[in-house]
Amino acid sequence: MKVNMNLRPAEECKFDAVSLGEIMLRLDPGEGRIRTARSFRAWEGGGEYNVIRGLHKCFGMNTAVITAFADNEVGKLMKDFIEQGGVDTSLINWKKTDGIGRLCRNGINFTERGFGIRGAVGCSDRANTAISQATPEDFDFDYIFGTLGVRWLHTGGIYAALSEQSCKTVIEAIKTAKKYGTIVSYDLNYRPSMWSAIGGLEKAQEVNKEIAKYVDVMIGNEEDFTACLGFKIEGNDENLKSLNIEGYKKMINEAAKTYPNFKVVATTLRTVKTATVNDWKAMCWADGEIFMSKEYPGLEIMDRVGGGDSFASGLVYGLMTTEDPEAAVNYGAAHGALAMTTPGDTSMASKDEVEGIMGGAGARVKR
Ligand SMILES: O=C(O)C(=O)C[C@H](O)[C@H](O)CO
Repeated sequence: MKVNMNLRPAEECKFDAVSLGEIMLRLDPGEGRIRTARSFRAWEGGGEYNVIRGLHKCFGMNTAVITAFADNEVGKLMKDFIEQGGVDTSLINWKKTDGIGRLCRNGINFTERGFGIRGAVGCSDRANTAISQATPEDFDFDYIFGTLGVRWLHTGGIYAALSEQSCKTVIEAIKTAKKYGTIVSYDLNYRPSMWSAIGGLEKAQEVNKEIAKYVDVMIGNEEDFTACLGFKIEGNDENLKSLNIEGYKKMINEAAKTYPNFKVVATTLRTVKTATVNDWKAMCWADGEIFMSKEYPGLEIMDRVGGGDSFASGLVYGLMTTEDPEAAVNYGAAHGALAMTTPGDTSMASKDEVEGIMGGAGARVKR
């Protein structure tokens, strides 16, 4: 089955895909704990950015990031990381700062991976960041989507939760993107701690319900559609130890009915047996039909952070290149699974590896 994505032709567009969102410096204590670490490994990560980094690094697409950084040494380090991933940095808005972060800062998160019975733990330090202060006027969206041309915009609920201004910026970016025929995907990515200071669950639903009206491809995880859009899922146990697939199918159909603008709706389905062993699969709705991905029961995980983003990345690649929702959900699930076998927020997988996993390749040594 094919879904007509109505993509702008590549020849008309400078970029295949751009993301809008915050990118933070991640400090990772490796196998240890944040609370006792003496050294950290540095990565860059951001729910929205991770998607387009994968689209370039793994899938070879031409991508750029829309974000803002405080113009200091940490901002320059972030730029260097992004460039190592091959993502274009020319659309970054550099904001003046005062040397101590009172005017604006770059976001940092300390995130440990968890192991077995010990879950992953994150502790972020991201108030007053340059991107949380950015307003729609800080970006020339008509230039980006009109003059330069972009085939796909990916943004999400982490960015929308940063501030009142970021909610407005998301809506402005999406509306302008749509004006020029850019396809918009949005990952709900609910983070309760981020909404708590700006109105909690109620505000999260108000903002996400407004944004949803403009989205073509809506993405979430087991909990996001309920938390962000208020859809109930029947038959799940309270701790999401087992997921009722029929309940998800019903919910996805209802979401598609409520928002007739959705071309595709996709959700990852993860049950956490331990921090290191998860059952992993995904589901995708298009044109009234539902497609389940291949299942990855008992998937062994090194670092779960960014698994959902790499799912989104594979899904977008599949939709852009095949317009086949079944292939797309399988690209997503395989890329997400592989991303969780390596440290850091973004994937280190190659397209051949993703396609190998989709086709059932095993993990025998290759040399
Ligand atoms: O936690 C966040 O807000 C981030 O954006 C950092 C990570 O890269 C993200 O959580 C992965 O989805």
